[in-house]
Amino acid sequence: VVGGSNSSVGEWPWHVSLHTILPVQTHQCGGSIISDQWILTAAHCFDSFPLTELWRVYSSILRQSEITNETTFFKIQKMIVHPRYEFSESGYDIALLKLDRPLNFSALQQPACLPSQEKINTEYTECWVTGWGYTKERGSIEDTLQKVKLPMIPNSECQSQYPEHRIIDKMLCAGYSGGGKDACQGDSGGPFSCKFENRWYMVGITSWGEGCARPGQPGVYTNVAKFVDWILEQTLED
Ligand SMILES: COC(=O)Nc1ccc(-c2nc(CNC(=O)CCc3cc(Cl)ccc3N3C=NNN3)[nH]c2Cl)cc1
Repeated sequence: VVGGSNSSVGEWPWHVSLHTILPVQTHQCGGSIISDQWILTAAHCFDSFPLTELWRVYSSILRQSEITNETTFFKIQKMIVHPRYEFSESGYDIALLKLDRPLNFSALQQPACLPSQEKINTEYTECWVTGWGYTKERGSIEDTLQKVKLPMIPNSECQSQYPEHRIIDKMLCAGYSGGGKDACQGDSGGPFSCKFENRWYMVGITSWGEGCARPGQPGVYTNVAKFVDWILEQTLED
């Protein structure tokens, strides 16, 4: 996250850190708790690491330095990548991870609300992107979870800023026209969370952008409201 600040303990209890263990263990992507056994993240996280055995899910973490060989983690029992995903910039950058066992909700790990289809995104006025990603384009993974507040941008304006892309309605954009605040490498898969009537909603999934925090190059997020039906179909065991 560029232009942000340190989060505090329990501020984003749905935000998890997804690690790969080969060639060395590293934070790879963010994710969000949406139920006691399901994590929502970005499909592109699995482009290079499609095997579930390569991943570890860490919840209730504020600092990456809290993670040691003794830290408990969840394994992935099932990985569901959206069938229409090809690459981030073409959309459908969304995936579901079923944990090997249910997690117990607490102040430090609990779900955010899924948005309703009806609510159009312009009603959200308090939205934040969070993550352990770089704080500048040529940066490194941060120890403390970062947060930055960002305004949403109408898709029409976002489309004009990305003339070589197709900004579809299943994407949403956020950022300042002057740049300076944005997600960055290592933040993808994490939540773009919006507070509405005293509840936090998982409105976006950090997906792509041209560089980090560049003027006129906003961040592009998966528009979660457009996938709620798909999420429910995949996660409600019949
Ligand atoms: C020691 O461990 C490590 O070093 N781990 C580690 C793990 C992962 C990565 C990594 N992850 C990605 C996937 N993309 C993103 O995370 C954000 C994309 C994005 C989204 C928005 Cl909304 C806005 C801008 C950008 N944007 C564009 N350019 N840069 N960012 N790329 C790379 Cl590289 C790098 C290092």
